[in-house]
Amino acid sequence: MERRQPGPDDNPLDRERAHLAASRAALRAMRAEAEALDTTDVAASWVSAEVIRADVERRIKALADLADAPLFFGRLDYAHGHGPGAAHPFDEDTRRAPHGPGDTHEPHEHDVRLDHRFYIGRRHVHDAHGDPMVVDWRAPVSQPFYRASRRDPRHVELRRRFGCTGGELTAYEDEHLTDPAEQSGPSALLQREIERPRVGPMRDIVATIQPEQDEIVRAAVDGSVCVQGAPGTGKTAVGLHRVAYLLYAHRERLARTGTLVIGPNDSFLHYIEQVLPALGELAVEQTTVDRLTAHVPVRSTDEPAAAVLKGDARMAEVLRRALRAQITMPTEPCVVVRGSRRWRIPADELTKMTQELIDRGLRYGAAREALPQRVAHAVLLRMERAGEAPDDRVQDAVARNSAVKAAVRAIWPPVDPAKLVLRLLSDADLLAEAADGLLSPDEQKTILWAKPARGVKSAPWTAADAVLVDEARDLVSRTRSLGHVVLDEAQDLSPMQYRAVGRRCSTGSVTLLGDLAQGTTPWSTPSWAEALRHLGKPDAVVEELTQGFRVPRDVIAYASRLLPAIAPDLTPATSVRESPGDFSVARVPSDELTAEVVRACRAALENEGSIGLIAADSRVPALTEALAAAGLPHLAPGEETSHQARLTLVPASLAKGLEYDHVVLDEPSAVVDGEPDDRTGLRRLYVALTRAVSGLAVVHSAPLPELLAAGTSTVPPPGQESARYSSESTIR
Ligand SMILES: Nc1ncnc2c1ncn2[C@@H]1O[C@H](COP(=O)(O)OP(=O)(O)OP(=O)(O)O)[C@@H](O)[C@H]1O
Repeated sequence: MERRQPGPDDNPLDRERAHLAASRAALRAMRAEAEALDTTDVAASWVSAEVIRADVERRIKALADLADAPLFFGRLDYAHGHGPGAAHPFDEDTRRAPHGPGDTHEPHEHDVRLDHRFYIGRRHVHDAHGDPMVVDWRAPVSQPFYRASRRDPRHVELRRRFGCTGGELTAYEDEHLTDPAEQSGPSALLQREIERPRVGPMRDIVATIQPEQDEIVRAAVDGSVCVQGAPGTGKTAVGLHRVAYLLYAHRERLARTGTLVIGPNDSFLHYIEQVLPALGELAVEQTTVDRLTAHVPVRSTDEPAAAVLKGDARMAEVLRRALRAQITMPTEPCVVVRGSRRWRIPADELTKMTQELIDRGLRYGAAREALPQRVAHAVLLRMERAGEAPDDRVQDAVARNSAVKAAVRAIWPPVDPAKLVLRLLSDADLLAEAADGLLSPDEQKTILWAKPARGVKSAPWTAADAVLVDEARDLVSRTRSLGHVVLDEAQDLSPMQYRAVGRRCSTGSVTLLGDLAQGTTPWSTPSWAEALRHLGKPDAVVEELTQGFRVPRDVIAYASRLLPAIAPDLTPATSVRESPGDFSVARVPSDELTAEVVRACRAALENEGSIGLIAADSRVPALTEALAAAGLPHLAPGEETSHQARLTLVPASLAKGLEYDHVVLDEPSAVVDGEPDDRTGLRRLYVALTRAVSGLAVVHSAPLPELLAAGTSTVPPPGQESARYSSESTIR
């Protein structure tokens, strides 16, 4: 690989800068053109004018130049005669639409050209003639930028990666993929990107997506994918880039059906929220499972045993039976009076109709709507037999007749899903009937509320109850399915939560991202096969990512010591980072713990980048006070770090998915003890240990968990007194 830094005579870089300047001018022109569009006369109605206007506004926003990133980050030169459009072994898609996907109307898909050089960037830019200056990274023609290799060059002669500072090009790196004389080696630009000190929200990785990540990003829209990956292997990044890719490749379809990103909590969503807009995708909804199922006011929490049971898939059947129990087979006939005539439908005929609807397995609400029409049809048949000639309008009128309505109400009463769940959790007899043979009497007792609730507004709803209400709602009327759902930190969901997500992509597809070793809920999934079954996607492909981009080598090796206890079947992550990272473990007397932690934070602040002080939730108040007393202002997780405010105090329960340049970890044993059992505690600790990008300082007074303490050395860190450290500390 040839590496170049800019020099005074660096003509190639100057030429690239000139192309960048020309591309910027072209982008400005595209934006000006969009801004000048007069939409007043093009739409037939006021509503469609609004839609077009909103579309144009979105386009104008998406065409904004990013101040801190150049318009392109790579270049591909194809061998002569092998540009897209030439007859050569590109895949079908590439030949059809070299710059764009099949079903978008972006301006970049129109022409099949024999170009040999493509600049790859975050968005498409074309000149005044419509010729591409920069090709979108998601276009088929860009794919070899991520996938071509010496073994499979895909007709790429030259792959050039650009380094930048702010929005300017400052370096480039060339790979002549077909030159046997050239040595291949790791990319310095990739290393620089990975090792860059972190501050602020999560950034996109579009310039450095790795081949195994790209395969997931560009997997077909119809297939569901599940990604198991150790901490920092890029699962979140891959999931977000996959949404951006799918929106590009199937824009019309997904605009109609919708996409959704689901994360574990608001701090996490806040951390990732700018990635998709930076990729030009401004309209993707991001939410949590709790918000998705917030049909009742959640004001209480379950004991773990109750939450596990309420999240168990058996509850779906309990609910189905409880709902089914609302249907009462008729004992009375239905008599419809029209004019001077009376039409009588006997009870056994009504029973047959009801049974037929039950057997068809329709949603409760849909069947309830169908029943009046069935009754009306039976009345119509009788009218015809009596010589009348009723039409559809008569059938509709009969269906609305008060006697029919009353019969339907008695047989198939309307059901409020929240009230149904409320009754189930309040009424031991109702629950016993619905749970017979499914939940043991003890299990039933565990989930029943201590006191029957009086109303939906005042009931002591928990998050798990809200998921039951969501299931009940779906039994009554089908939940709308989206085109694609990305579910991050998926290991933490209960079977009932998987079902809630699954029904939101029942006719679409899902990307499931997670790490079994980071499962910290009492109901976290034991296997992806099981999770996928509950989601309704048993055939999804399970991929594994093992290359770690976040955690330094020594830190991930230290954290991986916990794997035998928390997920023995998983492969430890490797670290692709060259720097081993700063890593220290220090034991201090218990009365000095808090002061030492504050000191470690102050020391960490000497470095560039964000600092995360991670501590057991129970330690947060004491640390808040200590930081304030020490004059160290700090943020809460989810608040954006900046060069001015870099220290965040993170309760261990909220650390998942986040990362900080330097992490100070307070008292690991308190993190473990904060959880109901040891395995969950060690998993929580594993999450906390794997948040660091450049350095981790563990400060403890209580003994470390055995697996961490084993095989440690006694060397103190530079500048520290060895007397402070016990023989079980590991210090580098
Ligand atoms: N190909 C890549 N190039 C550069 N940086 C990358 C790449 N892949 C991932 N990263 C970076 O590595 C870090 C970890 O990525 P990410 O948060 O997506 O990992 P994760 O697998 O979701 O981790 P966790 O399991 O801890 O939530 C992020 O800073 C991300 O930007």
